[in-house]
Amino acid sequence: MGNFQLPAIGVLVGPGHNGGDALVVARELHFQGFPVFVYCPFSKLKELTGCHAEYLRSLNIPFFDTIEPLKNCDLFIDGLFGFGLEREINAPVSTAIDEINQLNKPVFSIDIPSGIHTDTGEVLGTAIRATHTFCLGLWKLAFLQDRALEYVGTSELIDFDIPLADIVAILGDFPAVQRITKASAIQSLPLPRSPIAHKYTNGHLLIIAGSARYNGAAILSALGARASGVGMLSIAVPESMKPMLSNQLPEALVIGCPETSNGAIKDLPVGIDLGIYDAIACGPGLTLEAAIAVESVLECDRPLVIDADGLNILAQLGTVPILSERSALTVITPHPGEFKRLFPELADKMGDRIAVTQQAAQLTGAVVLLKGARVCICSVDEGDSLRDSYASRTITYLNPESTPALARGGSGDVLTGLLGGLIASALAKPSKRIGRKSPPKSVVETAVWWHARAGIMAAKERTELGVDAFTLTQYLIPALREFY
Ligand SMILES: NC(=O)C1=CN([C@@H]2O[C@H](COP(=O)(O)OP(=O)(O)OC[C@H]3O[C@@H](n4cnc5c(N)ncnc54)[C@H](O)[C@@H]3O)[C@@H](O)[C@H]2O)[C@@H](O)CC1
Ligand SMILES: [K+]
Repeated sequence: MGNFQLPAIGVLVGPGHNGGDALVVARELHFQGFPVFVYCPFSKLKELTGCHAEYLRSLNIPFFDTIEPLKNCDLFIDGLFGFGLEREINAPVSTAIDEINQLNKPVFSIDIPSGIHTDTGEVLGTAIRATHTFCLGLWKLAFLQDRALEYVGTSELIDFDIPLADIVAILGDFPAVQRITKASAIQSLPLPRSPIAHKYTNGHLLIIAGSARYNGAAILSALGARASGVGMLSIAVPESMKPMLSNQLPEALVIGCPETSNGAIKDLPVGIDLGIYDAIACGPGLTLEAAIAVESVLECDRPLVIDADGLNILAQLGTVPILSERSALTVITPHPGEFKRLFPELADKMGDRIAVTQQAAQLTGAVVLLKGARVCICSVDEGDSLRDSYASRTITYLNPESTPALARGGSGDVLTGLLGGLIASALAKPSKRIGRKSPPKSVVETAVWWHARAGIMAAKERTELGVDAFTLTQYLIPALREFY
């Protein structure tokens, strides 16, 4: 065989069982012939970890209490802290972590990058910037918190067969926090259609969007709704935008609204009957001048998706009193800036995205969808008589896979339309023998997952720079075709 050298491996060992895991990895790599160097600056180790350490010493694997001798290693295994990290990391360990990060070498973290809080994703003092993290047993919340993502690198779950009965005993048979999966998302698609479907059984959506300043927002939302397959699409825009919308979306009913001198919607047309729509999606590109129209929408009894300037107007009108008054389904889709305006009382707690979204759902009774790298969706589950113990708890859905390609103007408008279309389809009054309908709340997860899949597919084909919002709309159906 050729004369090649195996890479040298630096193993960072903490005082608890995360350190114990690292010692087991170090031992096995040693047996495979890899040169292994252990950094362990702790004098007291948990009992089992101490036993593993003793065994490694007996194998003559070198131990160091400074990082210096490990700096020439080719890669690192990080087993300093796992879910037992309970306070800020201090020197000398914090300094060692910073030095490892500066080496820019591959780092494989065990369970979670050391320094990251398991649930909140907060950096406790400093944290390992892993290139890859192997999460053990069950996903920790930190993997779905935006602020931890730069530390986690690529991540993978290592299943070591925790008995399902034990998981159910602690989390129940329907845990309150769920990762959106392909299977759960596909379940709520309006597919297959009933063979006797007609346009009204597939829902009628009204989009209220656009202004002279942001006229593309209405088109992008409408193209998102188009992909949802919604039976009928109406779009209310400022009167002067009507020809442009009719040109772009020949299938839509375009409603011209009275407009302000700046070309924003001044009010909805006199006599408009909002009661005929299965759902209304309101907000993209409206500007703050559309307050009267947004107010009438918030007062109506139809299921709503409120986004963008719809949210900014809602914040001015009073988020919590207005939303808690509503009895119909309301989905709000803020990005973090809009969220802070809606819930100023939560603005300084935004680091823990999951907790603030849960609180917003409890405050308002709305379905709250906080945008970001890992979209978080929360709603209060009213429960039912069969599952009394679940009544009034908050259910959280997190989207584990997306792409930063979606971080650009207009992609939220596409989501609003797609979501509105899916809700309208789910809520359309079916004639007696029309097939299955999904619970309207569950289509929120479906919309988020679908939107992300389209982004991922577009980024794969066109790079992360090639996913402008219009392009994204063109990938919604192809992305679905991969699964359906
Ligand atoms: N319990 C389980 O189900 C399993 C746990 N495993 C491993 O065990 C890990 C959890 O083990 P532990 O509970 O021992 O916790 P850790 O290994 O994460 O660390 C706990 C130790 O670190 C100390 N510590 C906490 N914060 C510190 C700080 N800021 N500065 C200095 N010392 C600090 C604690 O006093 C304690 O000694 C998991 O992350 C995983 O790697 C796995 O072996 C698989 C099974
Ligand atoms: K770790």
